[in-house]
Amino acid sequence: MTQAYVALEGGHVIEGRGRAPGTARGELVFTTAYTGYEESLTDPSYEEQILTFSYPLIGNYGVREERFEDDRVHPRAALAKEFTADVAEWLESEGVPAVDHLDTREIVTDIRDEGAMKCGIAVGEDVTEEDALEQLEACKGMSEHTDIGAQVSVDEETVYGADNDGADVALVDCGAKGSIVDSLVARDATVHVLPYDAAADDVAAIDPDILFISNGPGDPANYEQAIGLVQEFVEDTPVAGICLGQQIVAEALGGSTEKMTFGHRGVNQPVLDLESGQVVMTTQNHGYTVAEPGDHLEVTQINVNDDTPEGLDGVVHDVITRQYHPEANPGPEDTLDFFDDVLAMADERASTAVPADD
Ligand SMILES: NC(=O)CC[C@H](N)C(=O)O
Repeated sequence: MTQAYVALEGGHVIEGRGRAPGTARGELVFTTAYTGYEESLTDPSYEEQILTFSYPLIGNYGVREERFEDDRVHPRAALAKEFTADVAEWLESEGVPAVDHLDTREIVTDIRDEGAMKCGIAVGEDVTEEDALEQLEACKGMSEHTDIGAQVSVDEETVYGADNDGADVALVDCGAKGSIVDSLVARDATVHVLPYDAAADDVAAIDPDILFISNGPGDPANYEQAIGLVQEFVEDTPVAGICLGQQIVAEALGGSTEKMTFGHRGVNQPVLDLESGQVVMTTQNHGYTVAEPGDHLEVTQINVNDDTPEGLDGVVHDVITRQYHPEANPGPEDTLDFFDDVLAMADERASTAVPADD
């Protein structure tokens, strides 16, 4: 019989039903999304985390590759009240342990009370509680994964939309979701996807209209190269960022970031635009937040639940960022116009550029 143990920080071990074998460790987080398990399980921002679905039945509309955000599953393990056979088989084929028949309400309550916590998992014919506790013992905190970008980024520049006539975007890939590239290409941009540790010369060689910092896993303070790129290019090149990208831009321009207790993960996080007074529903997946924007950025949008910054604008420079995921996938598409606003920065710059003397 397949045993399945989930060891929580502090040493409490929960037993469940094994759906995909293996051992794993990672930071235990939860998403409240009721759809979008294909997108969430392939979102690189979940690297080194164990994802608990609070929605009770995961898999009831199958598993379709066209919904994937990347070419592999990123959470180290997945937990649910019930996984369908489709999802269990997919996770097994990816070597990602899965456990269900868990009281996920209790797990979510624990995470809300104690904060995102370390976790060890053991699933298999002969595994014991000790195996899960051993994984827990070896588990690192998210900030201790100091080179996590290397696990999720491209190895070399990759170009999408090469035949497009619009803006040239240098997208620094700290674990970019495919939908970010798709949203830009659909708006006629040529997207140059660069490694997370790209050098200033690599960006300069593209002479981009926009420097765009992607989403990605872990602590923004660990992305020193991307922070340096923003500092180097912001004077002359408009800068945009999504999620980790917002945090990196804040770190670069004199602001600060901090770890949240349990973060925001779901598809119905309410965000207030401070200028228009409008509230939109957004998709989110983050455990860190901007603490102080600093003097070069102003907060334009906030989370209605806890007032954390959801949108930043440059005070002097052309900068716009979002903490949530305007590209949706999963979740509501109400904020896709962020990509129009980003590309408008490139148009504006082109129209105000001083023509070179012939
Ligand atoms: N989706 C993301 O980009 C996540 C950002 C960052 N790793 C966090 O957890 O806050």
